[in-house]
Amino acid sequence: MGFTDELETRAEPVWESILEHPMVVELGEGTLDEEPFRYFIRQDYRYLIDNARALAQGTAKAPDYERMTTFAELLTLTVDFEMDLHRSYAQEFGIPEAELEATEPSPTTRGYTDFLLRIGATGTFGEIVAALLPCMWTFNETGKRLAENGLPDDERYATWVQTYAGDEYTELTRAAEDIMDDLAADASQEERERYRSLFETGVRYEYRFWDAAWRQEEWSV
Ligand SMILES: Cc1ncc(CO)c(N)n1
Repeated sequence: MGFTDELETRAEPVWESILEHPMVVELGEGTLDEEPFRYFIRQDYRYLIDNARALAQGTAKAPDYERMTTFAELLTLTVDFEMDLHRSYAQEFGIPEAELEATEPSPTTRGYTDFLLRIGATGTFGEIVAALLPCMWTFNETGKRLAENGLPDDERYATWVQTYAGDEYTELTRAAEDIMDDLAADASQEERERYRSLFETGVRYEYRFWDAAWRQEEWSV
C-alpha cells in the first residue's frame, strides 16, 4: 500500500463528512442557494491567493527540475485558470470585482491560509506537499464523486463539478500524489508521521471550509 493510500484510509471519516455535507450535496444536486455559494466564491478567491503563494514556496523548495515543473504547473493552474473561474462566477452571481478583491478572510480562511503559509515558509518540500495535497485531492475527489451522480441541472454548478472532476485537474492531483509517495518512500519514520499530521490538518480545514460557507461564518466581534 502506497503512502497516499494510507493517508486516504486515515482521513476517511473526514472525507465522508465532506461528501455528506449539505453544502457539497446541494452543490452536486444543483439546489444550493446562491447566498452560500456567493460567500464560498469570495472566500475561495481569497484562499486561492495564499494557496498560490504556498505553491510558489513549494516551487522554490522543489529539489529537482521535474518536481519544480509540477509545482509551477499547479501554480499556473491556480492563478490563471482557477482564479479566472472565480472572477467569472463573481460576474454571474452579481459580485462586483472590487468586492471580490476586497474580501476579508473569514476565521476559517484565515486559519487555513496561515497554516499553509507557515508550512510554506518554515517547512521542507515534503512538508509543503503534505500540507497542500488535501487542497487538490479533496476538490478533485469531490468533483469526481459528484460527477458520478450526473451533473446538476444548474449550468453554473455543473461547471464547478466539471472543472474539479476534469482531466487536467485530475492529472495534476495525481502528479502531486506521486510526488508524496516518492518522498514518503525515502523519508524517516518521524518525517512520515509529520506528513500524516500535516495532511490530516489540511483535510480538516477542507471540511471546515465547506462548513464555514454553509454557515456564512463571520468574526464574532
Ligand atoms: C478551500 C479550497 N481547497 C482546495 C481548492 C482547490 O484548489 C480550492 N479552490 N479551495
